[in-house]
Parts: sequence; C-alpha cells; structure tokens
Amino acid sequence: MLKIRNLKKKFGNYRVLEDMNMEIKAGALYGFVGPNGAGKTTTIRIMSGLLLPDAGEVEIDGVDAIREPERVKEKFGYVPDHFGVYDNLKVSEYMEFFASCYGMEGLKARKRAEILLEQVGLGDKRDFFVDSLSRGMKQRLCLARALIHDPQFLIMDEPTAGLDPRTRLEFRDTVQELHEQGKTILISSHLLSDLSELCTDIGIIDSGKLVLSGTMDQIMNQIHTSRPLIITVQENLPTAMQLLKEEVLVRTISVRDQEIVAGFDGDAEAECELLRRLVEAGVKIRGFVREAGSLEALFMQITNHQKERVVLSYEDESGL
Ligand SMILES: Nc1ncnc2c1ncn2[C@@H]1O[C@H](COP(=O)(O)OP(=O)(O)OP(=O)(O)O)[C@@H](O)[C@H]1O
Repeated sequence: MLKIRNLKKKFGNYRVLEDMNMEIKAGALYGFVGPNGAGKTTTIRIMSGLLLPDAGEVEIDGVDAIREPERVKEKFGYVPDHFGVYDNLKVSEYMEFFASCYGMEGLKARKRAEILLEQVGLGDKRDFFVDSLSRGMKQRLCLARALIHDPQFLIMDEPTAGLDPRTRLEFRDTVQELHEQGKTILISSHLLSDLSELCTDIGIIDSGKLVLSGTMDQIMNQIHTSRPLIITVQENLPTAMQLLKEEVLVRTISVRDQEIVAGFDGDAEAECELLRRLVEAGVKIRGFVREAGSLEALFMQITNHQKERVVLSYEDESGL
C-alpha cells in the first residue's frame, strides 16, 4: 500500500530525514513510533503531499505521491496532529464542506456525513458548533472527515495525543473497527505502549531513519532471542560450561551461583537442541528459560542508541 524509498529532508542546515525507507502492506495496522523530533510528522506530511522532500520516492497504492499529488489524494484519508479553527461551522456543515471537496453535493453528501458521524459516535452532535466539541470529539470528527471519500488507506498523526485514558481507549476501538472493515492504517505515536497491543506491524523511527520494522510476531521473536538464556544447573557445572564455550551460537557466558547466563543467538529449535546436548552430556538441569524482555525496553534501547547491533542483525535477517 505504501512504499517510501531513500527519503531525505532538511530544514535549513538541519537534516530531519536521512535515507528514510518504509513499507506498509495492504491490510496492515502499522504503528509508526519514535521519540519526539524523530521525523514522524515530517514523513507523514511528505506522504500526504503537504511537504516536498529534497530527495526520495513515495508511492501509495501504485501512485507516485510526489509527482501526482492530485491523483494520490483519492487514495488516502489524513488525520493531522493539529485540529484547525472552524468558527461558526456546525458539525454537519463541516462534514458537507469536506464532502464537496471530493465532488459530493446535496443529499449524497448529507447521507455520507450522517453515516460517518454515526460510525465515529457523533450522530447526536450534528447540530453542534465544531468549536464547542471536546478534544476527543474533535478528533473523532477529524477521523470522520478523513473517511468522507471512503479511502482504503488512513494516515493518522498522533491521533490520541492529549486525550484522557478513557477517550484514548474508545478511539482505539474505533481504529480497530476500521481495520477489521479492511482499511490499511498508519498511526503514529511517540508512545510505544499506545500502539503495541493495537498494531499488526511496527516501524520505529529515530533521527530520521527507520531503525526497526516488522510484524509484531517478528519483533517479539527478536526481543526473545536478544535476551540471555538462564540455565540453572543442579549438577555438573564444569561440563555445562565446557559445552557452552564450544557452542558457536553462544556469544557470552557468565555464572552466578548454579546459574549460567548465556547470550545465545539461536531460535527456539536451537534452544531445544542445546538443552538436549546438555542433558546427553550428563548435566543435571533444573531450569532453562530466556530472561523476559519487553517491547518497551527494546524501544528505549534503540532510541538511546545503545542497541545498534541487535537492530542491524535483525534488518540483515529480514532482508530490509
Ligand atoms: N517547518 C520546519 N522548520 C524547521 N524545522 C522543522 C520544521 N518542521 C519540523 N522541524 C524539525 O524537524 C524535527 C522533526 O520534526 P517532526 O515534527 O517530524 O518530529 P516528530 O517525530 O513528529 O516529533 P513529535 O513526536 O514531537 O511530534 C524536529 O527537530 C523539528 O523541530
């Protein structure tokens, strides 16, 4: 659905995007995460045709978004991070205005607006002035507006910023429903916890580059294999140590009491094989587990620039 290649953008001498690459498959609910100032809004504004890059390509559903901005507008709906000022417009008038921007007038525009306002939970607010709505309601209205031409791809820039926890959860449910209806969705946030349970895919941007991307399963698997193996030995520690030293997938070994802490690059199959070899060598084992790791910890490591090796090895494996 979306392909971004070698995108670059400078503001003055300040380089905001540095060879940004990204791909979103049709049907994904893609979480675009990065710390403040990483370049999320800049990337999204370029995708949406609001800003020109210095170099690079953006393709949305097969259309060149930089050279054909008019054609590509049909393909996506955009929920910006800031809501504009719309004095003296009622909710229904606001929706009908945006419908008219896509060539819908009269009854057709009114019907479409009604359906969408119901869908986002604003059915009873159509006669309210836009400026009288709460922040959460304005965000829902923005979403309804972005859906007016029934696009397949929805781009949302920090849509839950500033919302209270309950409104955040309600907004999340609406996003999930849209995804279940078949929309491809990009949603950005500087909080990974906002997106980790919602999204099918995650891309992490830092200093203008995508430093990690993949499906949630791939990323959780990477977290798993980047954590050390904790092997609790009941009997025959020297044999276990000798065997682990000879094992090519073992990166590091340290011992605390009867516990061996081993950096191990193998997958689940390799873990089984290692356990089998230890047992066959006569080592009595009481425990054999990967230390627990979290997505949040990985995000902090990556964006603190302390885990570049893990990131690179993942990208090598996935061929990105
Ligand atoms: N028009 C502009 N002129 C100058 N600098 C800009 C402009 N727009 C963005 N920047 C700078 O580019 C960097 C990236 O900004 P951007 O808004 O893309 O980050 P972000 O990842 O969306 O951050 P946040 O999570 O805080 O919204 C920031 O340092 C910002 O100050």
